[in-house]
Amino acid sequence: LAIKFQPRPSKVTFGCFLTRIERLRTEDVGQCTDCKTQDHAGGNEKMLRLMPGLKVYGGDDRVDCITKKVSHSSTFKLGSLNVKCLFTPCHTTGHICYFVTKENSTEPPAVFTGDTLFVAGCGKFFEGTAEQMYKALIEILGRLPPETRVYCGHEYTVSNLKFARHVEPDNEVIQKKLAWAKEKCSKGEPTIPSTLADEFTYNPFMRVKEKSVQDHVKESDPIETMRSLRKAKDGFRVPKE
Ligand SMILES: C[C@@H](O)C(=O)SC[C@H](NC(=O)CC[C@H](N)C(=O)O)C(=O)NCC(=O)O
Repeated sequence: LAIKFQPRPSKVTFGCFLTRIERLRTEDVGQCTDCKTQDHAGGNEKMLRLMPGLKVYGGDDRVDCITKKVSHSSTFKLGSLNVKCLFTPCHTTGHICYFVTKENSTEPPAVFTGDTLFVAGCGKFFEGTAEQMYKALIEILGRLPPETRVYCGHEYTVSNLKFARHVEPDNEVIQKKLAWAKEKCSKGEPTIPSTLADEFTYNPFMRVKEKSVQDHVKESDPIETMRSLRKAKDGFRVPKE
């Protein structure tokens, strides 16, 4: 059971988690922390208190209670799951995405992208550059199998799609995805996971090679487009509708 716990898990989530892992051995459980920020690593100490011996994986010495420092292409197993670490610095300098496949299974792979790739968006460049985010999104995550399920660190889908619509107002896929995401959120349902293939159809940060996106920021180079898009989104006022 590979656990990638989000911020300070709720009592219910934590209770469900503890019930489930009581029947598991410690070698089947791991806390895979994507970045050092407290909204991602803030639950590590409590998990370790409640499950001594738990392995806490991370790519940054600043990750709370880290026990297993990983880097690009590090691999480990959790039960029947194979985990490959992908080093994607930018949002934070030590950010790791976790690519997970299951042995002898027809299930599609999954990638836990933390604050690097969101549905229809990407993380802010707090500790990195446009060059690094381009490498993370296009050259690393973008080259995973298209059917890979994307589990990101926050539910920003509706606001991200409103920015995507601002960038590509004629993109009908964005319009449809936004209507779908609003409906899901109105019912209290998640919009996560997406798939990598789908991200290439509506996520402007995954579409920096597209002329329509480049035209919006008046750039012709994909990395300069990435840089300009991030700056534009940082200042974007999300409309109500
Ligand atoms: C420090 C830690 O809290 C984070 O970095 S969270 C990821 C970050 N989120 C925000 O800045 C909050 C604004 C967000 N858009 C929202 O809707 O609440 C981030 O990288 N966001 C990406 C973005 O495009 O906003």
